[in-house]
Amino acid sequence: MQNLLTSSPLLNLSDYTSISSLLLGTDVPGSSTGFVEPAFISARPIYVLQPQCKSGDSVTIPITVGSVNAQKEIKCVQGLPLWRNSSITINEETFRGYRKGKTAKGINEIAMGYDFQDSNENHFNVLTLYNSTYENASFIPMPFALLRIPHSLNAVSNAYLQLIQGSGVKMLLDFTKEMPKQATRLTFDFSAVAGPLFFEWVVVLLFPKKIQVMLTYLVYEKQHKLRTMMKMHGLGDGPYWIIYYMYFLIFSTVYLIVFVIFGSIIGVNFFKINDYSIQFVFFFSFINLQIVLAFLASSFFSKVNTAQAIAYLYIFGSGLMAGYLIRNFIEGGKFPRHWITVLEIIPAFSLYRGLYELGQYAVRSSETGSPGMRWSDLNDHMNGMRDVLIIIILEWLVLLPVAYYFDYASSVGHRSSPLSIIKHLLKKDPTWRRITANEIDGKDVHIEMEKVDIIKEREAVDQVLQQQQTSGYAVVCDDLRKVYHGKDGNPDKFAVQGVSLALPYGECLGILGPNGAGKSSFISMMIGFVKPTSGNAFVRGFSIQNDMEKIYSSMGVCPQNDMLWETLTGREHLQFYGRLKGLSGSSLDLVVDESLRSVNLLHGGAPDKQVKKYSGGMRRRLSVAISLIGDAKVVYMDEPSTGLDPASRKSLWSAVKQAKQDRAIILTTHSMEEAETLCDRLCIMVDGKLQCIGTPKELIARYGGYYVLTMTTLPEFEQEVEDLVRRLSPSSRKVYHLSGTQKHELPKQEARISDVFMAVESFKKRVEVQAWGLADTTMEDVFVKVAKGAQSSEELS
Ligand SMILES: Nc1ncnc2c1ncn2[C@@H]1O[C@H](COP(=O)(O)OP(=O)(O)OP(=O)(O)O)[C@@H](O)[C@H]1O
Repeated sequence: MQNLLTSSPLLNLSDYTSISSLLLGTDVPGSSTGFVEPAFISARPIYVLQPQCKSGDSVTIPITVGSVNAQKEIKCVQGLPLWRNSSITINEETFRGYRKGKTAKGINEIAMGYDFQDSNENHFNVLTLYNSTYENASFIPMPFALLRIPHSLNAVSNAYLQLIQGSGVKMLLDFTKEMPKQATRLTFDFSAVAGPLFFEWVVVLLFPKKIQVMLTYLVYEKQHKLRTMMKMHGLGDGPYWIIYYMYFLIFSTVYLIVFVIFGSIIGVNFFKINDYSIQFVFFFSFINLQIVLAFLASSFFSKVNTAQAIAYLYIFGSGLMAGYLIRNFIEGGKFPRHWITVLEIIPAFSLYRGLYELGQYAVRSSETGSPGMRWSDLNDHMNGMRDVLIIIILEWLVLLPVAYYFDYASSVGHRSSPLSIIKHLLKKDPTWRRITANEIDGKDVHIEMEKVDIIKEREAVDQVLQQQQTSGYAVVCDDLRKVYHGKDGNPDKFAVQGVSLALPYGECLGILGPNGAGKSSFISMMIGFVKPTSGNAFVRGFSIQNDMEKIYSSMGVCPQNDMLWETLTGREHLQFYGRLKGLSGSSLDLVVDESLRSVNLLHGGAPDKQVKKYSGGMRRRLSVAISLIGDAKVVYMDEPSTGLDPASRKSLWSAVKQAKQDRAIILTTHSMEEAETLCDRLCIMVDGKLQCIGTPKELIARYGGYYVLTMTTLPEFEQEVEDLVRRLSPSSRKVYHLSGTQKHELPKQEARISDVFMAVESFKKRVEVQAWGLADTTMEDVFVKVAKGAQSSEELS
């Protein structure tokens, strides 16, 4: 068969005595020839085509049906159907090679096939299947490699004729051929085919720093408070803008140049014909406008997903609208020119118009050979490019300061929504003025009798303020308050109610308090996360109301929720924040290694792992290290040891102890052990108010002037235990009681330790005591007492 095909320039079927459906292909399993296989393709009578097959002869033919390969002996009966098969098998056979999962080698690609359908002596009906994508042409003899339908039809017609008339018969018409055609150069004018809309989407969607990617970067950093974190460590708004602007601009410009160069190399008229300098100015100014728009839009979004969804909607929607309106306006010619100019104020429209103009020159050039757009063409009043360039550049100049202002105003330290800024500008609303406690929303704030230590602290603050000595202290808080206004009918939440305290350098102040006491709200105000509702605080003499920028340069923060870049390593984080603090070169490397060591992150590959692979505890330790890096004079730590195992906590504590030598630290914690270990002074906050302040010893002495006696007996002896305690200390107080176990507070002035021991020993002779203990007051007892006391007095009021 192979020889036959090879020897003939056409498919000459003269040696065949019967015809059938025939498939030509390669690698046909079971086929001895390697590329020819009779197949059984139709439910209709079909004929097997075999060389030298005379009526009555037996021939063995390979059969492949689905995945089953077999051989079948059949008798040649000229003109009669030899095999029937269903049309499903035709498909099975024809497309078998292309099934999913087949390797390229395993593809049984069929080059062509004939289904003679209901052909007989009187009726010639052939369906020709021809594989135009046939890849293994080299295996097929030349004529078939180039086989086209006319050749193929000619071949089968000859075969049919010979079948009917005998092998001696030959068609006079040797073969048919495609109509000869004058050679033409295949030109592919991209701009004509795809139109400006395609380019519009290429520019806004494929540019590496496309608008929605820029927006995503900016909003992501906002959403995850990374921008705030950078700012809190000294990266000002100006440098942030410059860094990001240049980053976006450089990437996009390089891409733009490569885009135009490649477009020209592959011969796209759009790029090749038009003046490169016009293209550059057009694309470059649009990139700048796009960057400014991304900054502007980022001020209005706080969630990446929303920003992305809106950006895509804008890109596709405005692109389609621009395509529809601008094309209709220009080509319809019914609308005045200035209408189009007005529309072009929308950036997507100006981009479309510019691309449209460039595209028009490209199309004209490929049709008439005229040159592309030149600067002189911009004088032509029909050419909209000049208007577009003016609009884009003007818009960029106007929106640049607007975007900067909105971004600046909505960033941390100045936070207010762009809408409230507009309201503020319109109304000249004195939002930043100081208001008194009783003025908050016109509500009367309950001012209760305060504890002596709190009053003393306030007096100290007043004195510092009067003498204008705030710069001599690390932190001075003056009646700081935060009210979260209730939404949807919910009442307002007075989260922080008049906190006043003065913190000298070198002191670590611990803020204790139950959940919801207002600790995080207090820290959030101090670090510029939220604006105080009233009052003020001074950090190194700078007001948190007005000078947050100055405060940031000497501040370190370990927020309650870690604010880290998932894709950066721990070392990269510290290097970045170290640089913000002015470190560089070998001193930076040294400090980074020291920081990593101090929080137990230097070993086990931790420094160079991406943060997304860190455990919760590792993230926490990294956050603490970030807060301490550089020369931060005031450091805030919001529950720094949350989620740490005991060993990590200990190493963290020693890092903090080490760090507090020359700076002030304010930390919130729920761990009394941590508070006592790290803090020089402690305050307890309940319902937004400070309840007490002092050294741990002072607080224990002040609030814990009692011993705690705990005793467990059988329940029937409970009364006797109570009698014993009463005899020892008449003003004792039972604080706990559960099935035989009781806890009593015995004022120290009434009960001496030796008396208690002796009394219990003689009691044990009469009553079976299962367990007992006498303890001095702990900080935990103080905390419970103060918190409970404050809550019950709040309920009473
Ligand atoms: N953004 C907010 N809007 C409304 N209420 C808030 C907001 N943030 C905090 N609150 C409320 O203010 C009060 C103080 O919350 P805050 O988070 O400051 O307490 P906390 O002492 O830090 O608590 P925890 O120990 O659980 O962290 C709580 O009642 C809380 O529900």
